[in-house]
Formats: sequence, C-alpha cells, structure tokens
Amino acid sequence: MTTTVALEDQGRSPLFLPSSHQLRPAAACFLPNGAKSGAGDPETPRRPPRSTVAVLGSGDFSKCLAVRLLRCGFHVVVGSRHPEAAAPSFPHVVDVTHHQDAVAKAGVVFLAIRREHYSVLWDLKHLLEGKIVVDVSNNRRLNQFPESNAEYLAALLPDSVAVKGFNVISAWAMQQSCPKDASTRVFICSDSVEARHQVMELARRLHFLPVDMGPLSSSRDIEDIPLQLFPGWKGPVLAAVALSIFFFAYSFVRDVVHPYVKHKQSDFYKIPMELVNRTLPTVAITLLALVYLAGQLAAAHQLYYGTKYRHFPHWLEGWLQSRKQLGLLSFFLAAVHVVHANVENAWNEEEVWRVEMYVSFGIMSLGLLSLLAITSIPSVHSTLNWREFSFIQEDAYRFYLPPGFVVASALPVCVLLGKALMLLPCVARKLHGIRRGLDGGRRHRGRRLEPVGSAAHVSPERVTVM
Ligand SMILES: NC(=O)C1=CN([C@@H]2O[C@H](COP(=O)(O)OP(=O)(O)OC[C@H]3O[C@@H](n4cnc5c(N)ncnc54)[C@H](OP(=O)(O)O)[C@@H]3O)[C@@H](O)[C@H]2O)C=CC1
Ligand SMILES: [Cu+2]
Repeated sequence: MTTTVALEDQGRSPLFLPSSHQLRPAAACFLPNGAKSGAGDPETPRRPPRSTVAVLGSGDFSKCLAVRLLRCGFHVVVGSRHPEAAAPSFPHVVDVTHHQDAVAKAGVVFLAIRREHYSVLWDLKHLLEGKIVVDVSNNRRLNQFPESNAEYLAALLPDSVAVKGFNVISAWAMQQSCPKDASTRVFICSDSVEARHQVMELARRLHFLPVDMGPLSSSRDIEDIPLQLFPGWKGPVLAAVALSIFFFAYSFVRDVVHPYVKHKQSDFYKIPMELVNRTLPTVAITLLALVYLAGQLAAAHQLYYGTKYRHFPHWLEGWLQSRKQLGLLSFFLAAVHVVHANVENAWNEEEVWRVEMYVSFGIMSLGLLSLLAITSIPSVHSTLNWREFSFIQEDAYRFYLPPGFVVASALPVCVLLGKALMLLPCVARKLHGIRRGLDGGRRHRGRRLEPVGSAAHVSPERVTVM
C-alpha cells in the first residue's frame, strides 16, 4: 500500500487538525488545549447545531452506521426505495424517507448500497451537486472491476465530491461503542482536501481513528484491504507449517520408521501424541529463535555498514515486520504443547531428573512467552512506555534466555555425549572388524565377506539403537 501522511488520532484537539480552518471559522483553530471543557469535545465552547447526515440504503451497514451516528450526536436521515418498509428497523428518531428527500436534507451523504446499484444515483445527480458523497462499498474479490468503486462513483457524479472511507469497518464493528484499537482505523481518501478533512473529522467524532490516504486514486488500495486475509501472517504461518512438517518427518523417521525397519517394532501408536508433542515445542522454540534472529541480523547489518541509515534488504525488512506474528505463533504452539504434555503421561523412571528439569524450564519459558504475547496486544502495549516495552520484549530475554539456553542445551549435549561414549567401544570394534575383514579379504579372497561387521565380531545384544 502506498504510504501517505498518517494522521492517526493526533489528539482530538482542533489545534492539531491540519487545515481545519477550512472546516470551521478560524477562531476555532486557536482554542487553547485547556479550553476542552465539559465533555472534552473540541466543539464544546461553541457547539454547532446538530449536523445532519444522510445514509442511502437501508441494509445492515446503513442500520449500524445510523445507530453510531445517532449515538455520537448527529441527526440521521435514511434514504430508501421503500421508506415505510424500512422505517421499523431504525430507531424512531431516524428520519426514514425517499432518496430525494434524504439527500436534500444533508450536506454529507453516505452510500450504503452496493456498487451494482449506483445507477439509482442518476436521478439524484442534481440534488447531490456540491455535496460530499461517501463511498463505503467493498468488492467480493480483488480486481473485480477495472476501476475502484470510488473512482466509478466520481465519474458518475462529476459535480459531487467523492470520498472513500469506512469500508474497512464491518457493520458489526460499526455498532460497537468505541473500542480504541487497531480495528477502529478508517482509511480516507478524496481528491478534495477539504472534503477529506471534513470526513476525517466526522470519523473522529464517531470515535474512529482516521488515516489520511491522500487522493482518490488510493481508493483501490483501500478497497483491497478487507479482501486481504491476514496479510502479515502468510510468511510466519508458512514458516511454522514448513518447520512442523520438517520436525514431524524427522521424529517420524527416527521414532517410528526406524524401529519398524530395524526391529519390526510397530510404534505407530506414537504418532498422535508423542510425535506431535515432540514437534510442537521444537517448532515453538525455533519460531521464537527466528523472532530474535531477525533483530540480530539487523544489528549485524548496521554494524557491517557502519550506519543505521541504510535500508535493510527486502527479505530482512519483511522478516523484521513479521516478528510479532512469529512470536504469537510460537506462543500458541507452546501453549498447545503444554496441554498436550499434561495429557500424555511423561513419567519415565530413568529420566526423572531430566524430565523434571525440562518441565520446570518449560513452565518458565511459557511464562515468559505469555508475558511477551500479552505485552504485544495493542491495548496493553499502549499502556507501557517505550522503555518498559523494550525491557519486557528485549532485555528480559537477555537475562533469562542465555542461562536457560545453556542449561537446556547442556542437558541434551551431555546425554548425547554419554550415548556417544557408550557407542565408542561398539564403533571401535566395528571398525576393527571392517579393517580385519578387508585385510582378511585381501589375503584370503574366498572368505572375504565372512568377518565384515558380522556376528563373529559384534555380538547382537550390544548393537542396540541408542
Ligand atoms: N455489511 C457490512 O458489514 C459492510 C458493508 N459495506 C458496504 O456497504 C454497502 C451496503 O452493504 P450492506 O448494508 O451489507 O448491503 P445490503 O445488501 O444489506 O443492503 C443494501 C441496500 O441497498 C438498497 N438496494 C438494494 N438493491 C437496490 C437497487 N437495485 N437499487 C437501489 N438500492 C438498492 C437496499 O435498501 P432500500 O431497499 O432501502 O433501498 C438495501 O438495503 C455495500 O457497498 C457494502 O460493500 C462496507 C463495509 C462493511
Ligand atoms: Cu515440553
């Protein structure tokens, strides 16, 4: 998406409203901040008469928008083809009337009808002259039409001012009373700067966070937003799936296929619990490592070039931006693993110590991971200052993870070393056998095959799978 000036919630004081002098008498711009008396509304000192907003169409979106407008102090007129039939589904204070009547009563008109029905606007053309027409429509798929809906509207009504906005808000979200988080952002664009600012101000009064997206040509991007399914999640989910497949296949070969081929031992019952439970934490910890690896690579990049003003390569940029998703996936997998581990009976007489330590570290890790996950929720994030956030997200792992990693990796290393030591005599004997076999083979060709790694040298009970 092309970035333009983002004007997210710059405080609701008119002082910070760019070009708001075009909206209201200049005096309103220079109200001191303290003048926000009463309800904290910038308009309080000189409240303008309740402004009227028209909404054409009486579907879901229209109903929810009307309710929201009412709550925020607007007067609402709904234009419908069948006002009598539509009226009962609106609060009684809403004026439900014919299209012409509704348009004539308001300066701002929301189009809550689908693009396919914009032809009804032909008859309203003269009434809509000079008025702001807000297009909230969405499409069913990407590139459904050659031009964006808003551009189509602008071409249809050249004498009106087309503004795109609010399409990213679902009817359901429209109905909610003001939760302040990322989902309240509305992207607004128009070729008329004045109209854009007016609609942005209206969005603010409806408790949304308007984002200025510039001219109407941005409307295509804005219309694409609701059609994108978790755009930031694609890479992280793919990474998680690929890692899961890899680690699952590895465990499957190691713990099921190998015993089966080697000893005709059927361990297929392990697939649903044991193997899954071995895959989950491995993927979780790898994803978490990927979260921090990106930061380290970025630091290395800056050190290498001796500047922080050089762009990161494209892939690193994308990786850095998907750290939150990677972290949340890691948390999710770790949590599933804990549930799984509780179901599975992990008691193992010989490995009590190892298992207990793993469990203890696992619990600590999950605790830390939950902290990371919780602080990355936007509403929690916004209650922390920058120092606190970076302490939890970065410094904490510096204190905790290194000793954790040392112990956690020391254990398997010790186990591996132990196994290797136990294997050594076995391997030595085998090598010895092979050498003798080769030598023997050279000397007595007829008997060459007999001693090579055969029962004569390595007793079967010693060669066990470690
Ligand atoms: N629903 C949602 O969550 C969201 C919807 N939008 C957009 O809002 C717009 C409306 O959506 P929604 O309310 O769900 O749609 P609906 O289909 O529920 O309602 C559309 C309204 O358009 C009017 N209409 C239907 N056919 C015609 C026609 N042939 N000529 C003129 N008017 C007609 C009807 O009103 P009447 O009978 O009173 O004339 C109808 O109530 C769409 O463009 C959609 O993309 C955007 C974001 C979210
Ligand atoms: Cu575990």
